[in-house]
Amino acid sequence: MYGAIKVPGPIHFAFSKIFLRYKQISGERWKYMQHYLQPKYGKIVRIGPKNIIVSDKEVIKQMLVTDEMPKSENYDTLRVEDARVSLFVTRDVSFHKKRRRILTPAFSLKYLASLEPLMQSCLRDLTTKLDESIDNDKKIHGAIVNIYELIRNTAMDIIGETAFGESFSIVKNGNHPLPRLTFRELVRRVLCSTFPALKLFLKMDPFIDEFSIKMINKRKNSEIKKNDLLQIMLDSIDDVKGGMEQIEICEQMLEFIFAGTDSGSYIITMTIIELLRHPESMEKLIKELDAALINSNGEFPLNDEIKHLPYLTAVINETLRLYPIMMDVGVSKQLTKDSIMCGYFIPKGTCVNLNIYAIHYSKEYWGENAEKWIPERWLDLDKLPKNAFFPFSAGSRNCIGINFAWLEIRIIIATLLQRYKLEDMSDQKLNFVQFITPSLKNQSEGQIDTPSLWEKVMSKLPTDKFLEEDIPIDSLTIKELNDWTKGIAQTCLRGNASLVYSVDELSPPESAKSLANPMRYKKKPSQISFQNMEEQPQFFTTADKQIEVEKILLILDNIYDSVDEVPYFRTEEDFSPNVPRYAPLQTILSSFAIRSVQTVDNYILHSVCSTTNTSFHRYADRSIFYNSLSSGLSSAVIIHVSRGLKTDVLIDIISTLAIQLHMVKSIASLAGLDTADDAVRTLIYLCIVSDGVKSSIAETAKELAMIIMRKMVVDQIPASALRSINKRVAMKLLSKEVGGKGLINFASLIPFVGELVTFISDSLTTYGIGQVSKYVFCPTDDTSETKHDDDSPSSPPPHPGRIEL
Ligand code: HEM
Repeated sequence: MYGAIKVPGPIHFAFSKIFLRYKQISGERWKYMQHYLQPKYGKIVRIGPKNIIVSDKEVIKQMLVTDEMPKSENYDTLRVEDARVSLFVTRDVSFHKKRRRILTPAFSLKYLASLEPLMQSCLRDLTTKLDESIDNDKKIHGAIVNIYELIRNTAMDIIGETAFGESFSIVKNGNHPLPRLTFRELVRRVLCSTFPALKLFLKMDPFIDEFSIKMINKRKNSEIKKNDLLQIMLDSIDDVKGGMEQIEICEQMLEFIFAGTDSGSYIITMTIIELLRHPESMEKLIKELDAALINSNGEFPLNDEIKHLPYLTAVINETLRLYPIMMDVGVSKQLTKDSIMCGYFIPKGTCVNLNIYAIHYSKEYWGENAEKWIPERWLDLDKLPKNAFFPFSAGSRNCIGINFAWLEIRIIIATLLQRYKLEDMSDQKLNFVQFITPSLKNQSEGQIDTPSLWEKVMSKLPTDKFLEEDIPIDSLTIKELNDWTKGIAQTCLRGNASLVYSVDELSPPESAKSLANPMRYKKKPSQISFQNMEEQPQFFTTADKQIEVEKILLILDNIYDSVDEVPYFRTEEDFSPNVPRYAPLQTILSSFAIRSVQTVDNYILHSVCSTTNTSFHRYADRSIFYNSLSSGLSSAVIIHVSRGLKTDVLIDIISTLAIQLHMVKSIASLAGLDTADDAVRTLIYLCIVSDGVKSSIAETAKELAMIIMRKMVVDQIPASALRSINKRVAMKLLSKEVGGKGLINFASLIPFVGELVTFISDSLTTYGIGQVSKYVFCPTDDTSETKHDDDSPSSPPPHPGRIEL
């Protein structure tokens, strides 16, 4: 223990940093820090064995400006890997100086003035989007928009356009993975910095680097030479005195995207929200803007026209004061000499966090109304407290983007207020999270996701209606059923690749909302086995509704057809870490724990399929393993995001089926079978409903598989026979899936436990189905010989028995 620090604070904090660290995984540690620790212990608090946090403005000024203390070792934990160094995280003073010298020209006032037309092109996308929304929504005389998301996307487009030479067109196209992936990357970095072992499991989405590399290569191959940030970084590569490397440029690009997007959009949004909460300030600002822009004939306000407006500046400063982006533990410095702070001896080497949030809110410095948003306090600069305002930090490690940020904030706010009358949505509970940078989150959802969740609050999507409405299943048209099922299946399979699920994509069509209810409350028919299915009734009755087997079959067929749109795992390349769509697969497979389990399982599984074809074994095993894990994961996630929808169980069933069908189709095609063939479809259905390798259904399936594989009598299997088997499958599926979910229904009422049960249950089921499939489609070595002789034009695709090893 670092006994020399006698600073007050929770006793256990003196033993380990982990107590405070783990609180940051929710993104809400700032509340604990600012509403509990700081008020309780005062201006100086011990937060770790050799960590303190200080809220004294003179100490903060001393550390930032007078002594220019280096950044603390805490920044090392944010570094993804050694080569990925960046301006923000580096602690090396001379390295930082070199980098800052390279990058500073791109943030000079003169250079920034040349960027205005580029920013305006992004503003045009924003205003076009808003105009379109207003035109489309005539009923409410305006439009309900998620202003935060729009501003965030605009800020990201602006960074793309100004720093890297091309807009990402996120606002224009309305859909781009970057906002979601960058947010997730920030969350991942915070998790890994808290629990470093997680670095083994949680990897950065390869899309992010690939995206940067694409831009870099495009620029390298382009004949047009720009003078933007990207060009400055690329030009430095040839600098013999320590220019940037490609990996460093990628990291720096990402950092500019994080910093340039999140901080600016947070401040712009909060300024607008505060203006809406203070109509008199809004009116005053609009008057000031109107007067300044009365003779303006440009499409958008220019920085030169508005940069000296005192009230606009006051409004922005006041927001920067009450919403400092370092709201959590502030800027962190490492003490290079023994010091006295707030009357305590602090030894050299201590990490001193500077609580910028606390000094911005201090009544001692700002007066009794410190917590209130009052722009007027900025109109008389002489009355302002000295050294109590550090929104951009200060000294050599201050924000490099300060001028850029001011330019962007001014012109976006002025544009919005000049063009639109904004109104607040009632009943919105704002909440903030900090994962390195700050963002807004929807409080009522109680979960962390991309900021788009906020949209639900803003736009009042009819999620709550699902809870009340109970539309009869009969009102569902075949098309609606098809579209919805397809939507769920693909969302889930795509989600598996990116680990992202949008509850909106899972929502049923208007008239289909009660589809789940009859299934959910239906009693499990007593033990149906394949042999005695004939005796079972054709309909399962619920309170007053019936579900036709035909309809279930239709769902099954629909999922079967729609999973084709997501590629199968068939080759080494599909499992390569370089394929971005399988990032989670990479994460899962790279885990040591999983690898060791997998080795044992492979050993056992080999007994299920005795072929010597190692390709088949390898890819089938990987497919089974990945799909088992991801079906558990996806169900747990879906239960999590859709809890509260009456449709959650149905969505869970459909998504699990999608993964299982995808897996079995993948294994069938590994065995060389044509999955578009009706007989193969039936065979795959049989695998889905088998109770295990030893079950009679699996045996039947195996026999059918042998017939099909040997191309014996496929053409003679009448379509009606296949259809009849399919129907039985549908009935079995009803009993198996819906009945099997009883436990989950109950458990899903308990947060976390529900997800765990769902995870385990679905993983095991999928695992079992995988084993059956491997057994059923196991290529026999003699099959390959049989086919070797068969050169007829109608031969099936090459059998894996013949695949070169
Ligand atoms: C309202 C907007 C912004 C605010 C309030 C803000 C605030 C800050 C603060 C407080 C720091 C110091 C963090 C620390 O030492 O831990 C910082 C650093 C930094 N900011 Fe900003 N920032 C804003 C916008 C931007 C923009 C638009 C960019 C780039 C386009 C940017 C790029 C950076 C970089 C690269 C650093 C690290 C600088 C260094 O260590 O030399 N920021 N910012």
